[in-house]
Amino acid sequence: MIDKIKENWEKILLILREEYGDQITDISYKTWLEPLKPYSFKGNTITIIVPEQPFISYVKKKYSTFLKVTISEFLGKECEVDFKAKEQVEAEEQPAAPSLIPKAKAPVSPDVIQNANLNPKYTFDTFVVGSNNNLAHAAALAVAESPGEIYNPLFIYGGVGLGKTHLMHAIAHFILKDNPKSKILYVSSETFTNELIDAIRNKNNITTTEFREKYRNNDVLLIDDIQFIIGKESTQEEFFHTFNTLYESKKQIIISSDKPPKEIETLEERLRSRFEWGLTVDIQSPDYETRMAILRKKEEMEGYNIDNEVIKYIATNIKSNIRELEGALTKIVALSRLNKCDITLELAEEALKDIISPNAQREVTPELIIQVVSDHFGITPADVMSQKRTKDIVYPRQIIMYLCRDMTEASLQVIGLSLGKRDHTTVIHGAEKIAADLQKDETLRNTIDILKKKINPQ
Ligand SMILES: Nc1ncnc2c1ncn2[C@@H]1O[C@H](COP(=O)(O)OP(=O)(O)OP(=O)(O)O)[C@@H](O)[C@H]1O
Repeated sequence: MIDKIKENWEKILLILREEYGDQITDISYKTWLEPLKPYSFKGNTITIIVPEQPFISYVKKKYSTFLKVTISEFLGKECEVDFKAKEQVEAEEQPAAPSLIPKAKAPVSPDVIQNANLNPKYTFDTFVVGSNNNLAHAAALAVAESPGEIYNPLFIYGGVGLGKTHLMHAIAHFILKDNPKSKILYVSSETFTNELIDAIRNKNNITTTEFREKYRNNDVLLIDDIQFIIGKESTQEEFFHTFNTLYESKKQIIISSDKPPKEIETLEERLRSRFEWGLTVDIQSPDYETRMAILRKKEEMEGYNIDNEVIKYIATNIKSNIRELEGALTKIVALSRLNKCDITLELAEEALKDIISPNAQREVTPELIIQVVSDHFGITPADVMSQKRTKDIVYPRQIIMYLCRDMTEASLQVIGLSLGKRDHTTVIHGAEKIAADLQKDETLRNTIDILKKKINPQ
């Protein structure tokens, strides 16, 4: 009997899809159903293999009835379904790796996206799934499909610039698409801290009651880079209560960090245990294929047209950090525009020589600072290098000037050049302005502190 099921498995899934298509989106089908494989048939129970252990309960909850009915009808006799993880059965048959490429859906209004603090570009559609992040991606999708129901909190951890923020935003976009009225708030732990500082001092007329309402009155709260509140006692305390309020009313909490909860040494025990109530997933550094795919995706999104040799060169040489990978591409394109020349392998070698020389792997460069600060403020390096003079661009630009002077040996001329051919007096002015503000502005001090840790995690 199992052979018959195996032979006809695709057909069975297609029948299921046809029958329940109105309840199963394309992305759900690809993520949860396509990777399933029949394993055995004993008594009247068919056992189905789920590739990843943590998702058995989810697949069971959402799809066991559909599978049971479809298979029973197909076989012409009543049967039960059961699920096992791939590693559990150690089957001779290797199920195919899950294919998790989501499909685009209809857009949500830009206002809604802005109110939730989301980067419009960070969706599931633009997230490349590879062996380094497929578990985190699947977990993110499960939470997006059933917020507050199954994995709460979802804790995503991984090294710098590997896509944690992107994945968090993707969850939020997905939920908003399903239900534009959902109350969703994404903040960095820095913003949480800064707003708490302001509320305690009653700055900008925000009271602590308003602060609490803002954070506790959400269906989904996403807090990025939680490691930055560690050691800040009043912030931890406040976050603990926010967490409890949301959790008790079954609201979804999503947290990211550079380490798993058990390795965050100074994390209070009561917070640590709460973080571990849900599901913890990690993102690793991308392998070569994933790096290539990310560069191709970026090229497609930005409308660049770059020779395969150049893409391969970047993917071969920049390995650990996706932000650096993107930064390298941006730098090459900027250099070719500045010099009005084609993008060739020689140009790429020249542009990246500082970044990829064996000793310079961890060196802090103006390009790295530009990339980190731009990401942090939700703008692009091109904005920073442009002539735009709006406050939302000028301020990060000045912060970059300050950090370049503080953290690199680069000359004023080089800093100016990296910032879109700016004069050295502009750089001095920008850096001094931030240095002066730092004397009186505690929230700016917190921001600079965090940016420095992001730029140079050691
Ligand atoms: N799998 C991916 N597919 C496409 N782009 C990605 C992927 N992972 C990361 N990126 C891109 O890399 C950049 C850095 O990612 P992101 O900001 O999400 O990293 P992070 O892990 O949150 O970093 P940090 O630790 O500094 O907060 C972003 O521009 C993001 O879009």
